[in-house]
Amino acid sequence: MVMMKGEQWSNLGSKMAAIMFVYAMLRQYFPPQLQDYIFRYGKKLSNFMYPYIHVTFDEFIGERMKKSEAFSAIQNYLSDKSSASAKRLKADVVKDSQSLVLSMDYNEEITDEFNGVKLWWSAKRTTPKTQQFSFYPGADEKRFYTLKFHKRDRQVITGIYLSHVLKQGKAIAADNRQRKLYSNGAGQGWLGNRSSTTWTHVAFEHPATFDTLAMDEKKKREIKKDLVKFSNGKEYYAKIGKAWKRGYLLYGPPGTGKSTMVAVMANFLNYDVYDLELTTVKNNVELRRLLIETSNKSIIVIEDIDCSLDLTGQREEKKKKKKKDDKNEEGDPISAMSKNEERKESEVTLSGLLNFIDGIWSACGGERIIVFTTNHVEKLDPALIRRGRMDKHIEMSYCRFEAFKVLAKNYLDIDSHPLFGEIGNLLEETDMTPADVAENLMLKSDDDDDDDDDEVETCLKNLIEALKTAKDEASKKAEEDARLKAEKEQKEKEEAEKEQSVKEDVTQHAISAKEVKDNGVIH
Ligand SMILES: Nc1ncnc2c1ncn2[C@@H]1O[C@H](COP(=O)(O)OP(=O)(O)OP(=O)(O)O)[C@@H](O)[C@H]1O
Ligand SMILES: [Mg+2]
Repeated sequence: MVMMKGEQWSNLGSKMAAIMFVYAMLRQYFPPQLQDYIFRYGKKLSNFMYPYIHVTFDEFIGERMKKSEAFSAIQNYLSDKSSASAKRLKADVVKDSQSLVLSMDYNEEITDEFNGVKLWWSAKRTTPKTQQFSFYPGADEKRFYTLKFHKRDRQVITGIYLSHVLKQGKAIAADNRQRKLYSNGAGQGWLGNRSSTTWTHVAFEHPATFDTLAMDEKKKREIKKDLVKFSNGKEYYAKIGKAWKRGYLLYGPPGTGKSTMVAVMANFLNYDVYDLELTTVKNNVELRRLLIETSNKSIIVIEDIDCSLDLTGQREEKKKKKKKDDKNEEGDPISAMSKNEERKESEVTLSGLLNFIDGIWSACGGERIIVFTTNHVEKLDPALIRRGRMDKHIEMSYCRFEAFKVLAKNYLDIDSHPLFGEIGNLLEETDMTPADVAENLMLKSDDDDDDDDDEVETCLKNLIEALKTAKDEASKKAEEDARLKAEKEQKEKEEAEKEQSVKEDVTQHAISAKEVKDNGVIH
């Protein structure tokens, strides 16, 4: 925030400077009392002619690193005011892709009134006069708001008005907030080599909620409670001296709702989602930069953590192998190209990730949830999932009757049905994912209501069929597994026996040989 007299003042200033210059030339001819008099009244005159103070609010603070919070708050505050009074408006922020949020256009001025005090806001931008070549288009553009008020109102403005604007602006932002889904894409640098990755975003509009999530009610309640406790826990985390963040590990077979759960959490807490694709992150430094750039009130999710990170220390072996290959392929242009491809492989390490999760950087920002999802919890390095890093482990499991009831309510709008009993029994005996159950509950047509009951029944019957098939397949598979297991055991047994007999033979042979040697007898 910079306090200054305005542009008009600078015009006036140049005139005053000319007057002062003439005055300085002539002052030697004036007596000292008259000099004082002229000076005092000159100042009064200028104040009288231009009694306003201007305050500017720049968009960025600190070397363009961080967007000024005040700027954003003012933008929101003014967009609310200006849609009523300004004549030229700019429609830029779109909420839920439904409504336009209007804000005043550049060089437009609007008047605001606060406790009987009148003041004026205007939006401005400066573009550099000289045409310079820049790597970042628009990087040199400077945007700012200017507030103009009478100097007699200084106390009111700096005392209460500005904090009122900030508070209102933030409240409007919270109402208008269009949540975002960020993902990190690999930027393409010059000559096709990879430049560093950055976050890009789209509006986050996933409709899943706890009500539509098929899961045990008790488990749902527990997770909700946990999330609420976290989001209200600012003081608590400060008190215990821990960074305000929480880690969740979602594990379970494919199609059990892990990704859906992330959307549900984000909708429940009204947070943004950062979908971090580790394989496109070049190295640990880049990982740290990306993570620092995330805003608070967000969920950072790393899907299929077991696939995206080399957790087993095989990286070293791979590197050695690569070196060997490099030597073999020197001079071959095709292999050189494929080598380039390989170099794109991420160098993010487990320790790099852990370092961010609970290293010294983890306290930057705060109010962040980190979610890992995996299909193979047993493959994960214990260091990654120990408590403190992943505070809560949530198992997403196959669809049982409780979960089915949620799906039936959502998909077919029914709470009960005579076929529920049979379905319940089958679900207890058969492992079917909520994704598969849901697929069977999709109504095929949406015409007349008359046929609805029939269609519901058909859906449920289809589900029963699918469950029976799955059950048969599962039992066949179990039989097959048992048979293979028995066969394997039998084979192993036979091999062991064979080995034993060979061993015995060898021993026998050795004994005979020894006898021959000792006795010098040849039979
Ligand atoms: N528990 C659930 N409640 C409601 N719908 C579900 C549930 N689980 C899965 N589904 C449905 O199945 C689809 C797939 O689910 P989702 O992508 O969340 O599974 P996932 O566990 O992330 O699978 P993967 O391990 O393959 O990533 C979703 O579109 C959703 O509609
Ligand atoms: Mg998933």
